[in-house]
Amino acid sequence: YLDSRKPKNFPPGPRWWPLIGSAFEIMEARKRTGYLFQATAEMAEKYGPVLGLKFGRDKLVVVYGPEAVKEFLSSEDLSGRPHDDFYRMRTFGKRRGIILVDQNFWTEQRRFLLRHLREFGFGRKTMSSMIEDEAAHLVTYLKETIVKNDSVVFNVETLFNVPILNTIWKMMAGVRYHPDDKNMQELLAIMAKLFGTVDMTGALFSRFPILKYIAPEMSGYNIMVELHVRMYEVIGKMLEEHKRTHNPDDPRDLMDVYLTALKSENPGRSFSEQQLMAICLDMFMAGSETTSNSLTFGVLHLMLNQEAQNKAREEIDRVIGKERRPTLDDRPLMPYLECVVFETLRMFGGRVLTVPHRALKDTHLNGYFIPKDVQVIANLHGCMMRPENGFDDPEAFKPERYLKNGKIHLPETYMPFAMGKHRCMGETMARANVFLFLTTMIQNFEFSVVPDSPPDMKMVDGVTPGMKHFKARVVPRML
Ligand code: HEM
Repeated sequence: YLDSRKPKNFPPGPRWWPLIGSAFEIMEARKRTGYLFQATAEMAEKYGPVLGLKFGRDKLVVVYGPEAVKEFLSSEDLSGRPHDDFYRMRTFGKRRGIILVDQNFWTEQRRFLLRHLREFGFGRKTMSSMIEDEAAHLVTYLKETIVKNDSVVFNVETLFNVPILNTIWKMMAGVRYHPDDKNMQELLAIMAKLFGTVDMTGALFSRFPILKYIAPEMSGYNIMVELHVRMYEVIGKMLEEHKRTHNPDDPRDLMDVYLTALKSENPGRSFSEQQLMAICLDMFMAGSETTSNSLTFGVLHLMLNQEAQNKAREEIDRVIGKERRPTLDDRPLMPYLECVVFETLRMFGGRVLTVPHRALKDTHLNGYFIPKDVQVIANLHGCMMRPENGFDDPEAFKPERYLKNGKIHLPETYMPFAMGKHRCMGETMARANVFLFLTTMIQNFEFSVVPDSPPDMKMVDGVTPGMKHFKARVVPRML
């Protein structure tokens, strides 16, 4: 089978069968190993760091291991975004198909967003204080629930969903929801269902478009449409309210800043209300599950590793004390907590595939030929979960692995937010969220295993890895 592709030297991989391509082998390896990241890591061992796959009509290249991943993520030729149905819908929502993904559009919007996300706050409210407020609300909620239910046992896998979502909504549109809010819980449930039905390489319905018509439920199409319709309803209402109360001299959030840009003399070709709504949806999709799942991994490992939890608590008590709220200004004084955050992000990031990129023209990667429009994706497992890349005993949660003589050193291959032109835009916010939530939780509670209900270490495989149900004893240090 390789011979037929040899003249152009497409990356090697399992056999392509008519119609289904290599989908069967991938499904089989995924079922056996439990996860897509593991299945593609295994295939990379067999075929090499650049893996050529085919799903239905689409070719897909998966890149594994630091050298190939760095070459890929630094390549200008491979910096496009896919324009199949799945990603077009994700980026442009309801009016899918009308606007095509245009590189210049994305570059302009990305520049604007990065500037404002890095500025880290709108008007008088800093991003740190928004997150501190949310973490404090969670403490109150947990303590009240303990008293109400007379129990310290909590399901942790969903604990951070609404609080994290609130930090993103606050930054975008100035709103927040109660953890028990029905509408938000419903939206999150739809998103969790969608993220469990599709994965980073796309959706079944985009690989086999006929499934949209003959199996819309099973292929994830219905749930994808439902999520978009519901989200655009919510975001649309927020936008109307912002337009009504907009004051350019007193920006409250990203929507206000964007509306000001839109009203300016020369806003740029890519600025529109529709684009603003698409950005809000993108932030919601990119920022919520990633951050809350990372936090869940953090709590799980701190619960299993009491020594690390105690060390973190000692540092908190020494630097912040028991009463004052942790802030981002404490971070430089807390190297151990910083390392807990790095390790938490590795536990999550070492199990994800990046968002797919698209070849903007015929090009080469690691000596292989990549035709124009083929999708390329990196599996970050090889960069952060391999002993030969500076992570000995990679499955163990060891914050001290980054500490040398009291100073933090990150291996070159540490990249939970990827790198290059598409490096995560929410990195500053994600790191702030993980730091402030973990610090506030450890300052206020002791987390331990529920004796007759130890955590099932298996994860849910989907767009991002998440923990299955797991409970923890969450004992307040002071009620
Ligand atoms: C722990 C949390 C997070 C992790 C581990 C993470 C990781 C990543 C990774 C690996 C990528 C892919 C880069 C690529 O394809 O080359 C990405 C992209 C992105 N992330 Fe994050 N992310 C997190 C949180 C967030 C948050 C909170 C936001 C927004 C508020 C966000 C917004 C984005 C956006 C918009 C992109 C697409 C960037 C582009 O295409 O230019 N992320 N993220």
